[in-house]
Amino acid sequence: MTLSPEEFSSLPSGWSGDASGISREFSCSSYAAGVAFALRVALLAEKRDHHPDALTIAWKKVRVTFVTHSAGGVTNLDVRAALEVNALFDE
Ligand SMILES: C[C@H](O)[C@H](O)[C@H]1CNC2=NC(N)=NC(=O)C2=N1
Repeated sequence: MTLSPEEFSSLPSGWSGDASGISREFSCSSYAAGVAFALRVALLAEKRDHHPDALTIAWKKVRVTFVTHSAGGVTNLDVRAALEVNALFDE
C-alpha cells in the first residue's frame, strides 16, 4: 500500500518527496567517503532486496531515492529503507 499524505509529512529525518519517490542528499567528508557510503547503501539494498531507484555519487555528496517499483509508488518498504540508510550514515 502506498503512503497517505499524512505519512509523507512525517518521513525520516532529512527525507522528502512525493508519489514519484523519496530522497535525501547526504554530505560526506570527502569524495572517497561518499563512494564508500554509496557502496554500503548498495550492499544493504542487496541484503534487503529493496533497491534505490537512484543512487547518485557527486563530489562529497550522495543522493539516495527510493520508490517501490512493484507498487508504483512510495510504500513502507521505502520508509524502512530510508531509516536504515540514515542509521548507516550516522554510524
Ligand atoms: C525480484 C525482486 O525481489 C524484485 O525485483 C525487487 C527488487 N528490488 C526492488 N526495489 C524496489 N525499490 N522496488 C521493487 O519493486 C523491487 N523489487
